[in-house]
Amino acid sequence: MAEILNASGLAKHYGALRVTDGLCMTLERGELHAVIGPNGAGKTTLINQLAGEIAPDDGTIRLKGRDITRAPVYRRALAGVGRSYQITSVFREFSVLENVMLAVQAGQGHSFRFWRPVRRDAGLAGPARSALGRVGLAYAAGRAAGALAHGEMRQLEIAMALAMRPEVLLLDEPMAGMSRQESAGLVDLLRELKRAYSIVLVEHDMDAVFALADRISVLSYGRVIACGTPEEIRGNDEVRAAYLGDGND
Ligand SMILES: Nc1ncnc2c1ncn2[C@@H]1O[C@H](COP(=O)(O)OP(=O)(O)OP(=O)(O)O)[C@@H](O)[C@H]1O
Repeated sequence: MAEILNASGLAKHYGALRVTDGLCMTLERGELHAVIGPNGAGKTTLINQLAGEIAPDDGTIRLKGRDITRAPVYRRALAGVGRSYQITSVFREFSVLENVMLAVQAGQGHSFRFWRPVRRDAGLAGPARSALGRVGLAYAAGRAAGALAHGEMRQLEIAMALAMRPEVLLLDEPMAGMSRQESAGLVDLLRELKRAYSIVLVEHDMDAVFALADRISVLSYGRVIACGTPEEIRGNDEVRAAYLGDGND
């Protein structure tokens, strides 16, 4: 598999706190690479740096070999880096379809702020319906986004990310707040999306992580302390110590 994304020597400090501390990771084309670690390890900060929302103090981020370290969010999105958010970015009073149409439009290089009336733009509806179909939400196209159940809202956010035609998908805790049944549905969806997209998944749901990941990186105090297959990570003593503190299982 060829490398699509590479972070090298990433550093981000807030005062004396080193949130990202010389972090290195790679994402291979078509893999699902999970990032796990205790609360405060720096996982969301890493995603924000990969997406371009936080500028690292040091280090380099490359997409398909091109240095994108200083590229703003919209330019990265157009270059193929998509993300779904932990905090919802959905217009609740708009229909599900209209939300995805806005994302299609943004993926064509138009800003959300200066959108033409999406309802009259037939060219947006086709790709939007196809993204909704991809995540299994076509049945809810006409519903107000605000009326969706929590799990469906997460599906919508992923549809919006897909509508921007990314190659790399950054997912920050997509299972947060989901019921067991909703999580199982999302695991099935991500299993389908993997390979077609290269995915970085930050997630606390270990059942989901171990079911889906090709590789897992474990973060502790802003550094990758271990990277390997799920089997390798499961048997790693340092990882157990980082999670459990005293090393007792
Ligand atoms: N803007 C900021 N200013 C100061 N400290 C920050 C800032 N953003 C994050 N931090 C701190 O950096 C550390 C890492 O935060 P981050 O959200 O990246 O961790 P995380 O691994 O995603 O945690 P969680 O699993 O709880 O979501 C935390 O201690 C957090 O309080």
